[in-house]
Amino acid sequence: MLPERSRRKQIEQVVVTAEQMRQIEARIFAAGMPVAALMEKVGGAIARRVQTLYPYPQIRRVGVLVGPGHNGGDALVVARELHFQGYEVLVYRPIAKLKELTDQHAQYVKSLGIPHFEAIAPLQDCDLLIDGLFGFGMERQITEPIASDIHQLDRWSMPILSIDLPSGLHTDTGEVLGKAVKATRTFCLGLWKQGLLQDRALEYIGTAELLDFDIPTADIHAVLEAPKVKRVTSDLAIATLPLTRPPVTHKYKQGHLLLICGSRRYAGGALLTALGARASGVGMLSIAVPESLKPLLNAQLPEALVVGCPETDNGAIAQLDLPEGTDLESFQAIACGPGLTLEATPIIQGVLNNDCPLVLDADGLNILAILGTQKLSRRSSPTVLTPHAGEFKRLFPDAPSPMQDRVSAVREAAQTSKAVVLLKGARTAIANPSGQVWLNPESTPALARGGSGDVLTGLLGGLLAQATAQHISVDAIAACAAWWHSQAGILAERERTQIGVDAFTLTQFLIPVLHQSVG
Ligand SMILES: NC(=O)C1=CN([C@@H]2O[C@H](COP(=O)(O)OP(=O)(O)OC[C@H]3O[C@@H](n4cnc5c(N)ncnc54)[C@H](O)[C@@H]3O)[C@@H](O)[C@H]2O)[C@@H](O)CC1
Ligand SMILES: Nc1ncnc2c1ncn2[C@@H]1O[C@H](COP(=O)(O)OP(=O)(O)O)[C@@H](O)[C@H]1O
Ligand SMILES: [K+]
Repeated sequence: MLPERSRRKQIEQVVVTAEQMRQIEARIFAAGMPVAALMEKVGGAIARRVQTLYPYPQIRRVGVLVGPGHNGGDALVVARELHFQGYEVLVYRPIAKLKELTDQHAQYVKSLGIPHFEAIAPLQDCDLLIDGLFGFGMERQITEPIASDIHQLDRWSMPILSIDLPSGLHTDTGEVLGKAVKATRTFCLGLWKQGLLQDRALEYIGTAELLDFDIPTADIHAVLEAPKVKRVTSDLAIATLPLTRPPVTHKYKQGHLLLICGSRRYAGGALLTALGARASGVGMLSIAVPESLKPLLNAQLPEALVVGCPETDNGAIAQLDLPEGTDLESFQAIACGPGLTLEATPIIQGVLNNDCPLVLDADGLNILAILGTQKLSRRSSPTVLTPHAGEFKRLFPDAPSPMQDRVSAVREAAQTSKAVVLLKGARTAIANPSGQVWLNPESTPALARGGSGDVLTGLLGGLLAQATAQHISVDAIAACAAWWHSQAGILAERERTQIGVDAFTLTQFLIPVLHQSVG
Protein backbone atom coordinates (compact mmCIF):
# COMPACT_ATOMS: atom_id res chain seq x y z
CA MET A 1 0.00 0.00 0.00
CA LEU A 2 1.26 3.42 -0.93
CA PRO A 3 1.12 6.07 1.78
CA GLU A 4 -1.89 8.29 1.02
CA ARG A 5 0.18 11.35 0.10
CA SER A 6 2.31 9.50 -2.36
CA ARG A 7 -0.69 7.73 -3.94
CA ARG A 8 -2.48 11.04 -4.33
CA LYS A 9 0.59 12.56 -6.02
CA GLN A 10 0.71 9.67 -8.46
CA ILE A 11 -2.92 9.61 -9.44
CA GLU A 12 -3.04 13.39 -9.92
CA GLN A 13 -0.56 12.91 -12.78
CA VAL A 14 -2.65 10.33 -14.62
CA VAL A 15 -4.90 11.27 -17.54
CA VAL A 16 -7.24 8.72 -19.15
CA THR A 17 -9.54 8.36 -22.13
CA ALA A 18 -13.02 6.85 -21.77
CA GLU A 19 -11.78 3.57 -23.21
CA GLN A 20 -8.88 3.39 -20.74
CA MET A 21 -11.24 4.17 -17.83
CA ARG A 22 -13.56 1.38 -19.00
CA GLN A 23 -10.64 -1.05 -19.08
CA ILE A 24 -9.49 -0.03 -15.61
CA GLU A 25 -13.01 -0.43 -14.20
CA ALA A 26 -13.39 -3.79 -15.92
CA ARG A 27 -10.25 -5.05 -14.14
CA ILE A 28 -11.59 -3.91 -10.77
CA PHE A 29 -14.94 -5.63 -11.36
CA ALA A 30 -13.26 -8.78 -12.69
CA ALA A 31 -11.18 -8.93 -9.52
CA GLY A 32 -14.37 -9.15 -7.47
CA MET A 33 -15.36 -5.63 -6.52
CA PRO A 34 -19.17 -5.52 -6.84
CA VAL A 35 -20.38 -2.79 -9.22
CA ALA A 36 -23.05 -1.78 -6.72
CA ALA A 37 -20.48 -1.47 -3.93
CA LEU A 38 -18.32 0.83 -6.04
CA MET A 39 -21.31 2.98 -6.95
CA GLU A 40 -22.17 3.25 -3.25
CA LYS A 41 -18.59 4.22 -2.40
CA VAL A 42 -18.41 6.84 -5.15
CA GLY A 43 -21.88 8.28 -4.46
CA GLY A 44 -21.13 8.43 -0.73
CA ALA A 45 -17.88 10.33 -1.33
CA ILE A 46 -19.67 12.81 -3.61
CA ALA A 47 -22.45 13.33 -1.05
CA ARG A 48 -19.94 14.03 1.76
CA ARG A 49 -18.10 16.55 -0.38
CA VAL A 50 -21.38 18.22 -1.34
CA GLN A 51 -22.25 18.61 2.33
CA THR A 52 -18.92 20.33 2.98
CA LEU A 53 -19.20 22.69 0.02
CA TYR A 54 -22.96 23.32 0.16
CA PRO A 55 -23.97 22.71 3.79
CA TYR A 56 -27.55 22.36 4.97
CA PRO A 57 -29.44 24.58 5.84
CA GLN A 58 -27.69 27.32 3.81
CA ILE A 59 -28.53 25.10 0.85
CA ARG A 60 -31.91 23.44 1.20
CA ARG A 61 -33.32 22.45 -2.15
CA VAL A 62 -31.22 20.24 -4.37
CA GLY A 63 -32.18 19.17 -7.90
CA VAL A 64 -30.56 15.99 -9.14
CA LEU A 65 -30.34 15.36 -12.90
CA VAL A 66 -30.36 11.64 -13.57
CA GLY A 67 -29.37 9.97 -16.85
CA PRO A 68 -29.80 6.34 -17.91
CA GLY A 69 -26.34 4.98 -17.05
CA HIS A 70 -24.10 4.70 -14.03
CA ASN A 71 -23.49 8.43 -13.96
CA GLY A 72 -27.20 8.65 -13.17
CA GLY A 73 -26.76 5.83 -10.65
CA ASP A 74 -24.08 7.81 -8.81
CA ALA A 75 -26.41 10.82 -8.81
CA LEU A 76 -29.23 8.77 -7.29
CA VAL A 77 -26.98 7.60 -4.44
CA VAL A 78 -26.18 11.27 -3.80
CA ALA A 79 -29.90 12.13 -3.94
CA ARG A 80 -30.68 9.48 -1.32
CA GLU A 81 -27.83 10.50 1.01
CA LEU A 82 -28.69 14.20 0.83
CA HIS A 83 -32.34 13.39 1.51
CA PHE A 84 -31.35 11.65 4.74
CA GLN A 85 -29.22 14.67 5.69
CA GLY A 86 -32.29 16.89 5.58
CA TYR A 87 -32.02 18.45 2.12
CA GLU A 88 -35.19 18.66 0.05
CA VAL A 89 -34.34 16.64 -3.07
CA LEU A 90 -36.03 16.68 -6.49
CA VAL A 91 -35.07 14.39 -9.35
CA TYR A 92 -35.16 15.28 -13.06
CA ARG A 93 -35.23 12.07 -15.10
CA PRO A 94 -35.79 12.71 -18.80
CA ILE A 95 -35.07 9.16 -19.96
CA ALA A 96 -37.42 6.45 -18.70
CA LYS A 97 -35.31 3.39 -19.49
CA LEU A 98 -32.43 3.05 -17.06
CA LYS A 99 -29.56 0.57 -16.66
CA GLU A 100 -30.45 -2.12 -14.16
CA LEU A 101 -28.50 -0.84 -11.14
CA THR A 102 -29.53 2.74 -11.82
CA ASP A 103 -33.13 1.61 -12.08
CA GLN A 104 -32.96 -0.07 -8.68
CA HIS A 105 -31.64 3.11 -7.10
CA ALA A 106 -34.36 5.12 -8.86
CA GLN A 107 -37.08 2.87 -7.45
CA TYR A 108 -35.72 3.14 -3.92
CA VAL A 109 -35.28 6.90 -4.14
CA LYS A 110 -38.86 7.19 -5.39
CA SER A 111 -40.07 5.01 -2.51
CA LEU A 112 -38.57 7.55 -0.10
CA GLY A 113 -40.99 10.15 -1.42
CA ILE A 114 -38.41 12.04 -3.52
CA PRO A 115 -40.34 13.36 -6.53
CA HIS A 116 -39.23 12.47 -10.07
CA PHE A 117 -39.94 14.78 -13.02
CA GLU A 118 -39.60 14.29 -16.75
CA ALA A 119 -39.40 18.06 -17.31
CA ILE A 120 -36.77 20.45 -15.99
CA ALA A 121 -39.11 23.33 -14.98
CA PRO A 122 -39.97 22.00 -11.47
CA LEU A 123 -36.27 22.30 -10.53
CA GLN A 124 -36.22 26.04 -11.16
CA ASP A 125 -36.21 27.06 -7.48
CA CYS A 126 -33.42 24.73 -6.39
CA ASP A 127 -30.40 26.16 -4.55
CA LEU A 128 -28.08 23.62 -6.17
CA LEU A 129 -28.21 21.22 -9.11
CA ILE A 130 -26.27 17.97 -9.33
CA ASP A 131 -25.64 16.83 -12.88
CA GLY A 132 -25.59 13.07 -13.32
CA LEU A 133 -27.03 12.90 -16.84
CA PHE A 134 -24.03 11.43 -18.66
CA GLY A 135 -20.47 10.59 -17.68
CA PHE A 136 -17.77 8.87 -19.67
CA GLY A 137 -20.43 6.71 -21.38
CA MET A 138 -21.56 9.76 -23.39
CA GLU A 139 -21.39 8.52 -26.92
CA ARG A 140 -23.57 10.55 -29.25
CA GLN A 141 -25.11 14.00 -29.73
CA ILE A 142 -27.62 15.09 -27.11
CA THR A 143 -31.07 15.34 -28.69
CA GLU A 144 -34.36 17.00 -27.81
CA PRO A 145 -35.93 17.45 -25.33
CA ILE A 146 -32.78 17.07 -23.18
CA ALA A 147 -30.86 19.64 -25.27
CA SER A 148 -33.50 22.31 -24.61
CA ASP A 149 -33.64 21.40 -20.93
CA ILE A 150 -29.85 21.86 -20.64
CA HIS A 151 -30.22 25.14 -22.52
CA GLN A 152 -32.72 26.19 -19.88
CA LEU A 153 -30.08 25.67 -17.18
CA ASP A 154 -27.95 28.42 -18.78
CA ARG A 155 -30.69 30.90 -17.85
CA TRP A 156 -30.81 29.86 -14.21
CA SER A 157 -28.33 31.09 -11.67
CA MET A 158 -27.95 28.34 -9.06
CA PRO A 159 -24.59 26.51 -8.87
CA ILE A 160 -24.33 23.27 -10.85
CA LEU A 161 -22.11 20.41 -9.76
CA SER A 162 -21.28 17.91 -12.49
CA ILE A 163 -20.46 14.33 -11.60
CA ASP A 164 -17.38 13.05 -13.46
CA LEU A 165 -17.70 15.57 -16.28
CA PRO A 166 -20.27 18.08 -17.46
CA SER A 167 -22.93 16.12 -19.31
CA GLY A 168 -22.62 16.60 -23.05
CA LEU A 169 -18.82 16.86 -23.20
CA HIS A 170 -16.85 14.23 -25.07
CA THR A 171 -14.68 12.49 -22.48
CA ASP A 172 -11.52 12.52 -24.62
CA THR A 173 -11.72 15.57 -26.85
CA GLY A 174 -13.79 17.95 -24.72
CA GLU A 175 -16.08 18.51 -27.73
CA VAL A 176 -19.61 19.64 -26.96
CA LEU A 177 -21.87 16.91 -28.31
CA GLY A 178 -24.80 19.09 -29.30
CA LYS A 179 -25.32 20.80 -25.95
CA ALA A 180 -23.47 20.57 -22.62
CA VAL A 181 -24.09 21.51 -19.02
CA LYS A 182 -22.10 24.56 -17.88
CA ALA A 183 -20.93 23.45 -14.46
CA THR A 184 -19.81 25.58 -11.55
CA ARG A 185 -17.82 22.63 -10.28
CA THR A 186 -16.84 19.26 -11.63
CA PHE A 187 -15.93 16.27 -9.48
CA CYS A 188 -13.86 14.09 -11.76
CA LEU A 189 -14.14 10.52 -10.48
CA GLY A 190 -11.11 8.29 -9.91
CA LEU A 191 -8.78 9.59 -12.62
CA TRP A 192 -8.60 12.78 -14.68
CA LYS A 193 -10.45 12.45 -17.97
CA GLN A 194 -8.54 13.85 -20.94
CA GLY A 195 -11.42 16.03 -22.13
CA LEU A 196 -11.25 18.11 -18.95
CA LEU A 197 -7.78 19.31 -19.99
CA GLN A 198 -8.77 20.46 -23.47
CA ASP A 199 -9.13 24.20 -24.09
CA ARG A 200 -12.58 24.01 -25.62
CA ALA A 201 -14.01 22.26 -22.55
CA LEU A 202 -12.85 24.88 -20.08
CA GLU A 203 -15.89 27.13 -20.11
CA TYR A 204 -18.06 24.12 -19.15
CA ILE A 205 -16.05 22.69 -16.28
CA GLY A 206 -15.91 25.39 -13.63
CA THR A 207 -13.62 24.47 -10.74
CA ALA A 208 -12.52 20.89 -11.21
CA GLU A 209 -11.29 18.49 -8.57
CA LEU A 210 -10.41 14.82 -8.51
CA LEU A 211 -12.45 12.59 -6.23
CA ASP A 212 -10.33 9.54 -5.50
CA PHE A 213 -12.04 6.19 -5.06
CA ASP A 214 -9.00 4.01 -4.45
CA ILE A 215 -8.33 2.52 -7.87
CA PRO A 216 -5.40 0.15 -7.33
CA THR A 217 -2.29 1.60 -8.98
CA ALA A 218 -1.52 -1.85 -10.44
CA ASP A 219 -4.70 -1.62 -12.53
CA ILE A 220 -3.77 1.85 -13.73
CA HIS A 221 -0.31 0.70 -14.80
CA ALA A 222 -1.70 -2.41 -16.45
CA VAL A 223 -3.96 -0.37 -18.72
CA LEU A 224 -1.85 2.71 -19.34
CA GLU A 225 1.14 1.62 -21.32
CA ALA A 226 3.62 4.24 -22.50
CA PRO A 227 3.28 6.61 -24.24
CA LYS A 228 0.96 8.21 -21.78
CA VAL A 229 -0.80 11.49 -21.27
CA LYS A 230 0.35 13.14 -18.06
CA ARG A 231 -0.87 16.13 -16.09
CA VAL A 232 2.01 18.45 -15.21
CA THR A 233 1.53 18.54 -11.46
CA SER A 234 3.61 20.77 -9.21
CA ASP A 235 5.46 17.71 -7.94
CA LEU A 236 6.45 16.64 -11.43
CA ALA A 237 7.57 20.12 -12.43
CA ILE A 238 9.51 20.81 -9.24
CA ALA A 239 11.34 17.50 -9.57
CA THR A 240 12.62 18.69 -12.96
CA LEU A 241 13.84 22.11 -11.84
CA PRO A 242 17.58 22.71 -11.41
CA LEU A 243 17.12 23.83 -7.82
CA THR A 244 20.35 22.73 -6.23
CA ARG A 245 23.86 22.93 -7.58
CA PRO A 246 26.92 20.94 -6.61
CA PRO A 247 29.05 22.95 -4.16
CA VAL A 248 31.97 23.06 -6.55
CA THR A 249 30.88 24.31 -9.93
CA HIS A 250 31.34 27.27 -12.24
CA LYS A 251 29.16 29.32 -14.57
CA TYR A 252 29.86 27.29 -17.70
CA LYS A 253 28.93 24.10 -15.89
CA GLN A 254 25.49 25.58 -15.14
CA GLY A 255 24.63 25.86 -18.82
CA HIS A 256 25.37 28.49 -21.43
CA LEU A 257 22.33 29.70 -23.35
CA LEU A 258 22.43 31.71 -26.55
CA LEU A 259 19.37 33.79 -27.33
CA ILE A 260 18.97 35.05 -30.86
CA CYS A 261 16.13 37.53 -30.99
CA GLY A 262 14.91 41.02 -31.69
CA SER A 263 15.03 43.56 -34.47
CA ARG A 264 14.94 47.35 -34.51
CA ARG A 265 11.16 47.07 -34.89
CA TYR A 266 10.67 44.47 -32.15
CA ALA A 267 13.12 45.35 -29.42
CA GLY A 268 10.81 44.44 -26.55
CA GLY A 269 10.57 40.78 -27.58
CA ALA A 270 14.32 40.42 -27.11
CA LEU A 271 14.14 41.99 -23.70
CA LEU A 272 11.27 39.81 -22.47
CA THR A 273 12.95 36.65 -23.75
CA ALA A 274 16.13 37.64 -21.95
CA LEU A 275 14.30 38.34 -18.69
CA GLY A 276 12.63 34.93 -18.91
CA ALA A 277 16.05 33.32 -19.44
CA ARG A 278 17.52 35.23 -16.51
CA ALA A 279 14.88 33.78 -14.15
CA SER A 280 15.79 30.24 -15.22
CA GLY A 281 19.05 30.51 -13.28
CA VAL A 282 21.17 29.60 -16.32
CA GLY A 283 24.92 29.88 -15.60
CA MET A 284 25.81 32.02 -18.57
CA LEU A 285 23.53 34.01 -20.85
CA SER A 286 24.63 35.29 -24.26
CA ILE A 287 22.21 37.36 -26.31
CA ALA A 288 22.66 37.99 -30.02
CA VAL A 289 20.68 41.04 -31.16
CA PRO A 290 20.99 43.62 -33.93
CA GLU A 291 23.78 46.11 -33.07
CA SER A 292 21.29 48.92 -32.40
CA LEU A 293 19.61 46.94 -29.57
CA LYS A 294 22.85 46.29 -27.70
CA PRO A 295 22.68 49.35 -25.38
CA LEU A 296 19.11 48.48 -24.34
CA LEU A 297 19.97 44.88 -23.48
CA ASN A 298 23.19 45.90 -21.69
CA ALA A 299 21.32 48.41 -19.58
CA GLN A 300 18.61 45.92 -18.53
CA LEU A 301 20.70 42.77 -18.14
CA PRO A 302 24.15 43.77 -16.95
CA GLU A 303 25.10 40.14 -16.31
CA ALA A 304 24.52 39.00 -19.90
CA LEU A 305 27.04 38.85 -22.70
CA VAL A 306 25.31 40.90 -25.38
CA VAL A 307 26.51 40.26 -28.91
CA GLY A 308 25.67 43.13 -31.29
CA CYS A 309 25.25 41.74 -34.82
CA PRO A 310 25.37 43.49 -38.20
CA GLU A 311 21.90 44.59 -39.30
CA THR A 312 19.86 44.56 -42.50
CA ASP A 313 18.50 47.91 -43.74
CA ASN A 314 15.33 47.22 -41.75
CA GLY A 315 17.20 46.51 -38.55
CA ALA A 316 17.01 42.69 -38.48
CA ILE A 317 20.05 40.52 -37.69
CA ALA A 318 21.96 40.14 -40.97
CA GLN A 319 24.50 37.65 -39.70
CA LEU A 320 25.60 36.19 -36.39
CA ASP A 321 28.78 37.79 -35.21
CA LEU A 322 29.79 35.55 -32.32
CA PRO A 323 32.95 36.35 -30.36
CA GLU A 324 36.26 34.93 -31.62
CA GLY A 325 36.62 31.23 -30.74
CA THR A 326 32.87 30.73 -30.20
CA ASP A 327 30.62 28.84 -32.54
CA LEU A 328 27.02 27.65 -32.22
CA GLU A 329 28.12 24.37 -30.71
CA SER A 330 29.76 26.17 -27.78
CA PHE A 331 26.33 26.56 -26.20
CA GLN A 332 24.26 24.03 -24.26
CA ALA A 333 21.12 25.46 -25.83
CA ILE A 334 19.99 28.09 -28.33
CA ALA A 335 16.60 29.78 -28.18
CA CYS A 336 15.57 31.98 -31.03
CA GLY A 337 12.69 33.64 -32.73
CA PRO A 338 10.99 36.44 -30.79
CA GLY A 339 11.09 39.68 -32.76
CA LEU A 340 13.48 38.45 -35.47
CA THR A 341 11.29 39.19 -38.54
CA LEU A 342 11.39 37.01 -41.65
CA GLU A 343 14.59 38.73 -42.77
CA ALA A 344 16.45 36.51 -40.31
CA THR A 345 15.89 33.42 -42.49
CA PRO A 346 19.63 32.76 -43.02
CA ILE A 347 20.15 32.85 -39.25
CA ILE A 348 17.48 30.19 -38.70
CA GLN A 349 18.96 28.08 -41.49
CA GLY A 350 22.31 28.34 -39.70
CA VAL A 351 21.01 27.20 -36.31
CA LEU A 352 18.99 24.38 -37.84
CA ASN A 353 22.13 23.05 -39.51
CA ASN A 354 24.01 23.11 -36.23
CA ASP A 355 24.19 20.50 -33.56
CA CYS A 356 22.92 22.22 -30.44
CA PRO A 357 19.63 21.79 -28.53
CA LEU A 358 17.30 24.39 -29.98
CA VAL A 359 14.10 26.21 -29.03
CA LEU A 360 12.28 27.88 -31.91
CA ASP A 361 9.47 30.36 -31.34
CA ALA A 362 7.62 33.20 -33.11
CA ASP A 363 9.48 34.27 -36.29
CA GLY A 364 11.72 31.23 -35.87
CA LEU A 365 8.55 29.17 -36.43
CA ASN A 366 7.28 31.37 -39.24
CA ILE A 367 10.58 30.90 -41.04
CA LEU A 368 10.53 27.15 -40.35
CA ALA A 369 7.01 26.95 -41.82
CA ILE A 370 8.44 28.34 -45.07
CA LEU A 371 11.54 26.12 -44.99
CA GLY A 372 9.47 23.03 -44.10
CA THR A 373 9.51 20.98 -40.89
CA GLN A 374 11.17 18.04 -42.71
CA LYS A 375 14.42 19.90 -42.07
CA LEU A 376 14.13 18.98 -38.40
CA SER A 377 14.42 15.23 -38.88
CA ARG A 378 18.03 15.72 -40.00
CA ARG A 379 19.02 17.33 -36.70
CA SER A 380 20.86 15.15 -34.23
CA SER A 381 20.15 17.43 -31.25
CA PRO A 382 16.69 17.98 -29.82
CA THR A 383 14.46 20.74 -31.17
CA VAL A 384 11.57 22.28 -29.26
CA LEU A 385 8.90 24.19 -31.18
CA THR A 386 6.60 26.47 -29.16
CA PRO A 387 3.72 27.48 -31.47
CA HIS A 388 0.41 29.05 -30.57
CA ALA A 389 -2.54 27.72 -32.58
CA GLY A 390 -1.93 30.09 -35.53
CA GLU A 391 1.74 29.19 -35.83
CA PHE A 392 0.85 25.53 -35.37
CA LYS A 393 -1.49 25.58 -38.38
CA ARG A 394 1.19 27.16 -40.56
CA LEU A 395 3.77 24.59 -39.44
CA PHE A 396 1.55 21.52 -39.54
CA PRO A 397 -1.23 22.11 -42.06
CA ASP A 398 -1.94 18.37 -42.29
CA ALA A 399 -2.21 17.72 -38.53
CA PRO A 400 -5.57 17.70 -36.70
CA SER A 401 -6.77 21.22 -35.89
CA PRO A 402 -5.32 22.66 -32.66
CA MET A 403 -8.70 24.29 -32.08
CA GLN A 404 -10.25 20.85 -31.62
CA ASP A 405 -8.55 17.81 -30.09
CA ARG A 406 -5.29 19.36 -28.95
CA VAL A 407 -3.87 16.06 -27.70
CA SER A 408 -4.12 14.44 -31.14
CA ALA A 409 -2.88 17.63 -32.80
CA VAL A 410 0.26 18.02 -30.73
CA ARG A 411 1.01 14.30 -30.75
CA GLU A 412 0.85 14.06 -34.52
CA ALA A 413 2.95 17.20 -34.96
CA ALA A 414 5.71 15.84 -32.71
CA GLN A 415 5.66 12.46 -34.42
CA THR A 416 5.92 13.87 -37.93
CA SER A 417 8.47 16.60 -37.17
CA LYS A 418 10.62 14.58 -34.74
CA ALA A 419 10.63 17.65 -32.51
CA VAL A 420 9.19 18.28 -29.07
CA VAL A 421 6.14 20.44 -29.75
CA LEU A 422 4.69 22.75 -27.10
CA LEU A 423 1.28 23.92 -28.25
CA LYS A 424 0.43 27.08 -26.33
CA GLY A 425 -3.04 27.87 -25.12
CA ALA A 426 -5.21 27.93 -22.04
CA ARG A 427 -4.08 24.36 -21.30
CA THR A 428 -0.69 24.10 -22.96
CA ALA A 429 -0.03 20.65 -24.43
CA ILE A 430 3.44 19.22 -25.02
CA ALA A 431 4.36 16.10 -27.00
CA ASN A 432 7.56 14.29 -27.84
CA PRO A 433 8.19 12.30 -31.03
CA SER A 434 7.42 9.00 -29.26
CA GLY A 435 3.88 10.12 -28.48
CA GLN A 436 4.23 11.05 -24.80
CA VAL A 437 1.94 14.01 -24.04
CA TRP A 438 1.95 16.45 -21.11
CA LEU A 439 -0.98 18.71 -20.25
CA ASN A 440 -0.52 21.79 -18.08
CA PRO A 441 -3.61 21.75 -15.85
CA GLU A 442 -3.66 25.25 -14.37
CA SER A 443 -3.22 28.65 -15.89
CA THR A 444 -4.90 31.99 -16.23
CA PRO A 445 -6.26 34.04 -19.13
CA ALA A 446 -4.21 36.90 -17.64
CA LEU A 447 -1.41 35.41 -19.75
CA ALA A 448 -3.30 36.08 -23.00
CA ARG A 449 -1.24 39.17 -23.57
CA GLY A 450 1.44 40.22 -26.06
CA GLY A 451 4.92 39.19 -25.02
CA SER A 452 4.07 36.52 -22.46
CA GLY A 453 5.11 33.81 -24.94
CA ASP A 454 8.52 35.49 -25.32
CA VAL A 455 9.03 35.10 -21.57
CA LEU A 456 8.33 31.37 -21.89
CA THR A 457 10.87 31.00 -24.70
CA GLY A 458 13.67 32.48 -22.60
CA LEU A 459 12.68 30.49 -19.53
CA LEU A 460 12.56 27.24 -21.49
CA GLY A 461 15.88 27.97 -23.21
CA GLY A 462 17.53 28.56 -19.84
CA LEU A 463 16.12 25.35 -18.36
CA LEU A 464 17.19 23.38 -21.41
CA ALA A 465 20.75 24.72 -21.23
CA GLN A 466 21.00 23.66 -17.58
CA ALA A 467 19.51 20.25 -18.18
CA THR A 468 21.55 19.16 -21.16
CA ALA A 469 24.17 17.58 -18.92
CA GLN A 470 21.58 16.00 -16.61
CA HIS A 471 19.79 13.58 -18.92
CA ILE A 472 16.34 14.96 -18.16
CA SER A 473 14.02 14.43 -21.12
CA VAL A 474 13.45 17.52 -23.20
CA ASP A 475 9.66 17.13 -23.11
CA ALA A 476 9.79 17.05 -19.30
CA ILE A 477 11.76 20.31 -19.36
CA ALA A 478 9.26 21.92 -21.72
CA ALA A 479 6.41 20.78 -19.45
CA CYS A 480 8.25 22.20 -16.44
CA ALA A 481 8.71 25.56 -18.19
CA ALA A 482 5.00 25.71 -19.09
CA TRP A 483 4.06 24.95 -15.48
CA TRP A 484 6.45 27.57 -14.04
CA HIS A 485 5.29 30.22 -16.52
CA SER A 486 1.61 29.71 -15.78
CA GLN A 487 2.11 29.48 -12.02
CA ALA A 488 3.87 32.86 -12.20
CA GLY A 489 0.84 34.18 -14.09
CA ILE A 490 -1.51 32.82 -11.42
CA LEU A 491 0.47 34.44 -8.59
CA ALA A 492 0.77 37.72 -10.48
CA GLU A 493 -2.99 37.70 -11.07
CA ARG A 494 -3.64 37.08 -7.39
CA GLU A 495 -1.53 40.06 -6.38
CA ARG A 496 -2.32 42.41 -9.25
CA THR A 497 -5.71 41.35 -10.72
CA GLN A 498 -6.20 39.75 -14.10
CA ILE A 499 -5.56 42.96 -16.02
CA GLY A 500 -2.37 43.65 -14.10
CA VAL A 501 -0.25 40.91 -15.64
CA ASP A 502 1.69 42.49 -18.51
CA ALA A 503 4.59 40.42 -19.80
CA PHE A 504 7.26 42.44 -17.97
CA THR A 505 5.35 42.04 -14.70
CA LEU A 506 5.15 38.31 -15.39
CA THR A 507 8.95 38.09 -15.47
CA GLN A 508 9.02 39.65 -12.00
CA PHE A 509 6.86 36.85 -10.60
CA LEU A 510 8.91 33.91 -11.87
CA ILE A 511 11.22 33.77 -8.87
CA PRO A 512 8.64 34.65 -6.17
CA VAL A 513 6.34 31.85 -7.36
CA LEU A 514 9.21 29.40 -7.28
CA HIS A 515 10.11 30.51 -3.80
CA GLN A 516 6.52 29.95 -2.76
CA SER A 517 6.23 26.54 -4.46
CA VAL A 518 9.44 24.98 -3.17
CA GLY A 519 9.17 26.55 0.29
N1 LIG B 1 -19.55 1.35 -11.41
C1 LIG B 1 -19.66 2.45 -10.74
O1 LIG B 1 -20.39 2.55 -9.82
C2 LIG B 1 -18.88 3.54 -11.16
C3 LIG B 1 -19.56 4.48 -11.89
N2 LIG B 1 -18.94 5.50 -12.37
C4 LIG B 1 -19.86 6.38 -13.05
O2 LIG B 1 -20.34 5.74 -14.20
C5 LIG B 1 -20.24 6.59 -15.30
C6 LIG B 1 -20.11 5.80 -16.52
O3 LIG B 1 -21.31 5.04 -16.57
P1 LIG B 1 -21.91 4.45 -17.89
O4 LIG B 1 -20.87 3.69 -18.61
O5 LIG B 1 -23.15 3.75 -17.51
O6 LIG B 1 -22.23 5.69 -18.80
P2 LIG B 1 -23.03 7.04 -18.55
O7 LIG B 1 -23.81 7.03 -17.32
O8 LIG B 1 -22.02 8.11 -18.73
O9 LIG B 1 -23.99 7.09 -19.81
C7 LIG B 1 -24.25 5.97 -20.58
C8 LIG B 1 -25.71 5.84 -20.86
O10 LIG B 1 -26.19 6.97 -21.53
C9 LIG B 1 -26.67 6.59 -22.82
N3 LIG B 1 -26.29 7.69 -23.69
C10 LIG B 1 -25.07 8.03 -24.11
N4 LIG B 1 -25.11 9.14 -24.86
C11 LIG B 1 -26.42 9.51 -24.91
C12 LIG B 1 -27.12 10.58 -25.54
N5 LIG B 1 -26.50 11.49 -26.26
N6 LIG B 1 -28.46 10.66 -25.37
C13 LIG B 1 -29.11 9.75 -24.64
N7 LIG B 1 -28.50 8.71 -24.04
C14 LIG B 1 -27.17 8.59 -24.16
C15 LIG B 1 -26.05 5.28 -23.13
O11 LIG B 1 -26.82 4.55 -24.03
C16 LIG B 1 -26.00 4.66 -21.74
O12 LIG B 1 -27.23 4.12 -21.38
C17 LIG B 1 -19.07 7.46 -14.93
O13 LIG B 1 -19.04 8.67 -15.63
C18 LIG B 1 -19.29 7.66 -13.47
O14 LIG B 1 -20.18 8.69 -13.18
C19 LIG B 1 -17.49 5.54 -12.22
O15 LIG B 1 -16.97 6.78 -12.17
C20 LIG B 1 -17.04 4.93 -10.94
C21 LIG B 1 -17.45 3.60 -10.88
N1 LIG C 1 -6.56 31.92 -22.08
C1 LIG C 1 -5.35 31.61 -21.64
N2 LIG C 1 -5.20 30.96 -20.48
C2 LIG C 1 -3.98 30.64 -20.05
N3 LIG C 1 -2.82 30.91 -20.71
C3 LIG C 1 -2.91 31.53 -21.87
C4 LIG C 1 -4.17 31.90 -22.41
N4 LIG C 1 -3.94 32.50 -23.59
C5 LIG C 1 -2.61 32.51 -23.78
N5 LIG C 1 -1.98 31.93 -22.75
C6 LIG C 1 -0.52 31.72 -22.62
O1 LIG C 1 0.14 32.95 -22.89
C7 LIG C 1 1.27 32.75 -23.72
C8 LIG C 1 1.05 33.54 -25.01
O2 LIG C 1 2.08 33.27 -25.92
P1 LIG C 1 2.08 33.81 -27.41
O3 LIG C 1 0.76 33.53 -28.04
O4 LIG C 1 3.29 33.27 -28.07
O5 LIG C 1 2.19 35.38 -27.22
P2 LIG C 1 3.34 36.39 -27.64
O6 LIG C 1 3.85 35.94 -28.97
O7 LIG C 1 2.68 37.72 -27.70
O8 LIG C 1 4.39 36.34 -26.59
C9 LIG C 1 1.40 31.24 -23.91
O9 LIG C 1 2.27 30.71 -22.95
C10 LIG C 1 -0.03 30.74 -23.67
O10 LIG C 1 -0.09 29.41 -23.22
K1 LIG D 1 -22.23 14.33 -15.56
